[in-house]
Amino acid sequence: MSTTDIGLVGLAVMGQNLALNIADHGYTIAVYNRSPEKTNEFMAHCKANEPSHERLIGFADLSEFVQSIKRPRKIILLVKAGAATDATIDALLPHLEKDDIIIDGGNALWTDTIRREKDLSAKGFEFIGSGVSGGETGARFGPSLMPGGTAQAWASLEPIWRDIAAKVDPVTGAQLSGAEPGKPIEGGVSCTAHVGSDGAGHYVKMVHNGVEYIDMQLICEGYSLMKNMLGMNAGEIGQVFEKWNQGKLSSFLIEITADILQQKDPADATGDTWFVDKVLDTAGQKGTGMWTAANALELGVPANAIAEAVFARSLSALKEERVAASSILKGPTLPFESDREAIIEAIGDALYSSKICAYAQGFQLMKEAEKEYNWTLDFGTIAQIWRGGCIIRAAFLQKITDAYSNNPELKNLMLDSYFTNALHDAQNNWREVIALAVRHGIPVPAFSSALAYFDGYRSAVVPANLLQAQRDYFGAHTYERTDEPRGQFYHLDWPQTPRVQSKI
Ligand SMILES: NC(=O)C1=CN([C@@H]2O[C@H](COP(=O)(O)OP(=O)(O)OC[C@H]3O[C@@H](n4cnc5c(N)ncnc54)[C@H](OP(=O)(O)O)[C@@H]3O)[C@@H](O)[C@H]2O)C=CC1
Ligand SMILES: O=C(CO)[C@H](O)[C@H](O)COP(=O)(O)O
Repeated sequence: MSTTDIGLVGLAVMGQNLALNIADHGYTIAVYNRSPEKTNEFMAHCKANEPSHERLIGFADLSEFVQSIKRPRKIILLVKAGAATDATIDALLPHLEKDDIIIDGGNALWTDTIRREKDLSAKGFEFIGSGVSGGETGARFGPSLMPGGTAQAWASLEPIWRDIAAKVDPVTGAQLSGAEPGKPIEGGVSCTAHVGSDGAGHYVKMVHNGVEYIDMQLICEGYSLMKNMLGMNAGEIGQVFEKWNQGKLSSFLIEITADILQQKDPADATGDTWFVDKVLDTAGQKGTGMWTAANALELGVPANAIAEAVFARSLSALKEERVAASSILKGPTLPFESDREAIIEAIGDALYSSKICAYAQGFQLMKEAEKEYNWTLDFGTIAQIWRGGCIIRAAFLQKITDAYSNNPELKNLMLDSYFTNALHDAQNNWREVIALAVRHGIPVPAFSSALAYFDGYRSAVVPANLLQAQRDYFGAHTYERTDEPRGQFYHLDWPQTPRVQSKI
């Protein structure tokens, strides 16, 4: 007899925690993992520690797992993205029946999701690609959930997704906290909504991660300036982040940064060493940031700051090369002679302004993707579901929600009056910080590329007139004229004397 409300495959960190979250909300959930020993370990852990353990049922046999779920079945996948997801779907298929729904909560490439949805719907199944963000704690007590798929499949999943998602205060947008095992949050607004058809949910999660990359990189550049230019130690820098977390920069990433920086190294019994100073400076990446930057290039969207954050991780990975180069390539050695407190404040402004540009780029990208992939995205709603649960959650997201609710057709976030004023107020400090960093030879690629985006976007005239003339010179690529209507192209016969212009 089918007794469980939903099933979940993949019992690594995300799957275990999401399963517990679902059980805490009163649903009975069947769980399965490719390697059965992980299921056994998880079930034993739950039995000993989790108030909702009776609602979790572990299976070692895939067919029995599927048969236990009420129809139409809802089966969540939280396995490695890519081939592992395809392998899991292939293994499940012989056991499924018409109208069953597979929900992929992994960080899938959205084009894979489009393909999977097409294949599965041709076989009579539903497929939802749902972004899940919030890491381990988010999955356990309330993630931000970004589902795609058909409206019909969403209607079936919606009650569970709304229950388990993070909750925010309806007025302030602040995340409601205080959930404990067996005691989920009651009330508030759920951080989930149907994002759009087929791959839209995974696309929005990908852009979330692209923004996460740049948010993290900007924080790292602020840290680097305080460490390398102002000579502050990690604990002192942590206190600055703690203070920033009380103001306009308040966010989950700033909060955890303050905590990380004030952590002493547990491997040093003397207690004299800061933990962060012992962490090797090479960043990993699993692909979502790179996909965001690559898709921005494909769609012609100037998301340069997001791309810069990906390149910064790539540069960090060249540890041995950087160490070797550091003894050959010399930069300036200047003492820091400005007012330290004023510069700390300026770094905060540089961080905030760059963040506005980064989010503007993420939303521009989604705007272009909406046209390219035939989705209808509601940007206010996307900002809303990012207010709680996810890694980029921040007070700032409420301002983005407000901006799109004031003007759903907003061309660029920087043009909303709140953000325009914020950029105007902070730009002198932002420029000063970058100038100082350049003079001191401290790399701030994300601060700088965000400023280049701001300066480029607000320029009525850029030097592409010369570039287009160069293209016409070497490749007869033609040009438009400032004194003729748009869409009328000309070519100058460069090799000839005299050079004659022709209308194309
Ligand atoms: N970790 C995080 O903070 C976040 C992760 N995600 C995404 O959620 C998903 C799960 O992430 P996470 O919990 O970190 O786990 P991992 O990405 O490390 O995936 C581990 C799971 O994938 C299964 N798996 C691996 N290869 C295969 C295969 N070939 N066939 C079947 N199953 C396979 C493993 O099974 P076995 O035990 O048998 O090896 C295990 O259940 C990923 O797509 C990830 O990108 C999304 C948001 C946040
Ligand atoms: O999706 C996530 C958070 O939102 C995952 O933690 C993801 O792994 C982060 O990306 P990367 O590993 O490339 O830093």
